Amino acid sequence: MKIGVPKEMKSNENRVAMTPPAGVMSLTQAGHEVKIEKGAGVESGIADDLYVKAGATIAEQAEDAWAQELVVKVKEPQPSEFAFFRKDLILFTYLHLAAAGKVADALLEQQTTGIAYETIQAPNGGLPLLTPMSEIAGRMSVQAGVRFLEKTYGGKGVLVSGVPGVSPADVVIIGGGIVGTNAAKMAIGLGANVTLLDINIERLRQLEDLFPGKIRTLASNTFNIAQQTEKADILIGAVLIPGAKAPKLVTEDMLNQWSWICYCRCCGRSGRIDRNH
Ligand SMILES: NC(=O)C1=CN([C@@H]2O[C@H](COP(=O)(O)OP(=O)(O)OC[C@H]3O[C@@H](n4cnc5c(N)ncnc54)[C@H](O)[C@@H]3O)[C@@H](O)[C@H]2O)C=CC1
Ligand SMILES: CC(=O)C(=O)O
Repeated sequence: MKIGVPKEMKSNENRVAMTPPAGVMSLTQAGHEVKIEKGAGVESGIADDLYVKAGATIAEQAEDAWAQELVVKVKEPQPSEFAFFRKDLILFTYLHLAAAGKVADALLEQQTTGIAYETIQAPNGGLPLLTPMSEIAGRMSVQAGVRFLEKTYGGKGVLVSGVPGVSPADVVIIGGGIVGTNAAKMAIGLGANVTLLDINIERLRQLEDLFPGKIRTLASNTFNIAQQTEKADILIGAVLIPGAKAPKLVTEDMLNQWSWICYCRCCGRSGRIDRNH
């Protein structure tokens, strides 16, 4: 098969869809041809010559990468890329179509086959291509929140762990799946007061067993969300409703003026919050 990897066009997207050893080498050894757009890996620290050594050829223009039978990307195509859609193209990437209606319309119009990473299901119902990114997003959300609580970054100057005689920060997580669990792991490790809300009571039971005595769990409903967001220093939205847009759970008037909020801007699906920070 002829496989193309274009450079990502979405703002602040520094990833590339394929690495030289794990991607290009395995595919070329299996008889496929891989064409990488010039400079596609640079923001991830991968120079073109590493791709060439692994067996890829370099496409000078985006259109050469897009002209292949299968195009492998990271994020959903941007409007400037819709012109590359065509009937005999297979596009494999995160699509998040529930939050990206224009992409869905453009794919339908050109009858392009789109396979969304986030919808691929393992026999046990898991989402193997979303899980690693959820692990990263959950862990990074706390790291970013901690940074933005510092005065230098406009925060109120809270040390997340507290010190003897001073309380730790309150970290509130809405959604206890992969993102929420990884955020909880980080926040607990830093010594924060962690509260996690989910609509799935069985999941809350599992989390209490996983982090005994280190986490408070609450049923996710408007009352509890309002009460917890009001006191949160860091608020993390980590909700997923498979195949649908996440519901808007936190409204502007629920927030205190100092909360640092982690909201998934790339796909807009982490349990929507009125304000983006
Ligand atoms: N920014 C990024 O790069 C990434 C963002 N995400 C986003 O993060 C979100 C969470 O992803 P995962 O943890 O992998 O999903 P998951 O399916 O593992 O967990 C979602 C959790 O949300 C819970 N939930 C559903 N409705 C709820 C409600 N009303 N209140 C509280 N909890 C509710 C579910 O019971 C489930 O436990 C998704 O929206 C996903 O698209 C995921 C990966 C990377
Ligand atoms: C999951 C996703 O959309 C991302 O990693 O960007």
